[in-house]
Amino acid sequence: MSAITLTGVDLRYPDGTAGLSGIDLDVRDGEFVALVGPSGSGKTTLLRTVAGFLAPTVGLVRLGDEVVADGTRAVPPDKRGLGMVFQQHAIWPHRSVGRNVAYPLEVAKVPRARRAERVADVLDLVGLPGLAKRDPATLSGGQRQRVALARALVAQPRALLLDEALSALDEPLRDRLRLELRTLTRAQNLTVVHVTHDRAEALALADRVVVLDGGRIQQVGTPEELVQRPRSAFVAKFLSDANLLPGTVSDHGFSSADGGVHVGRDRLADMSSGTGILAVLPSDIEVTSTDSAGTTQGIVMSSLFGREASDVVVSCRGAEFRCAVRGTRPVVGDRVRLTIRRALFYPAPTKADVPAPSAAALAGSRR
Ligand SMILES: Nc1ncnc2c1ncn2[C@@H]1O[C@H](COP(=O)(O)OP(=O)(O)OP(=O)(O)O)[C@@H](O)[C@H]1O
Repeated sequence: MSAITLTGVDLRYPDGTAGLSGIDLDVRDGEFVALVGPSGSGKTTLLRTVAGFLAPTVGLVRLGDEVVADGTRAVPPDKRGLGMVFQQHAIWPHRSVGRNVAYPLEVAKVPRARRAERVADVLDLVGLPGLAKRDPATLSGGQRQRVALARALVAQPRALLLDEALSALDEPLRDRLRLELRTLTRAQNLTVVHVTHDRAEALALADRVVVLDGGRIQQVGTPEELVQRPRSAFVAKFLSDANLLPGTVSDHGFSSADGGVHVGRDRLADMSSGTGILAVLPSDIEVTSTDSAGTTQGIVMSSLFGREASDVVVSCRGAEFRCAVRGTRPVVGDRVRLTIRRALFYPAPTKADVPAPSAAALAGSRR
């Protein structure tokens, strides 16, 4: 049985804004699921609907086999048995670390001795052993976030909900906490729903990633599936910075709408044809130098160093291509040749297709 199930969930805010539309999602027991999407796509709304701070207008929310919201009634957040951690660690300054962490157990009327034992255990778990008596004001930001995590875990929640829980931390602390969080949740077999702006973080941590746009799920899949087989041009752009070109695929291959770019049929990942959008991942473009002015195909407009690959933008036949270049990094102004090794083609949606993502999201999701 799934730990968290949303079935046909719509949520409309009182002012009429559609927060969520047609959400169907199963989060399996022990699974780590990340929610990503552009600003305003519904990530927080979805998390708060699971938590119980928001109630769906229509649809069902289940935790295990218990229906906690059905469009007419909703179980309040404190009766759902969930742990939550937010970006801004809500640690009470007048309580010691131990009493902060113990709060959910006090509410549940757990006897004092058992509380102390459990608090000590969970502080160990989050890497703060022996700090129960400390004043939270004497802790670093990372330590305070660990306290928030300890408080979320202390009552052995049936799932952990994280809302940008690591986003306020600086690197490299965030990196370390990210790793520890994954190790800890795996060891405890915890079910986790994690909202993040950070695509790399979502892909690195999650068993499955949910991509949202306009309050709708655009794709759910493992990181590998989403990167290698994005279901739409929007997902390819949002997760992998794909270059998008409108155009047509015929027996000869793809031709861009302005006629400037042609990609042979053998380079297209599937056999769809017609008009639509070509998506080319930066890692699927080969950039080679050319010294003869006559053979120049593009000019390097920007070139940023990257650990794995440099992030290079090339202006070519009226379009700009973002390319991931391994090896020698070209410099701005270099003349280069581009070779598209592989591209994905998405035929234009017909009326029968699911609603397409907003044009604004398609244009503006690069970050
Ligand atoms: N209280 C509210 N009243 C009306 N509309 C709201 C309210 N809260 C959020 N919305 C709207 O609901 C939609 C989804 O918002 P939500 O905060 O869930 O997005 P998000 O993906 O978490 O965004 P961000 O990444 O910016 O935090 C947006 O259109 C937003 O403007």
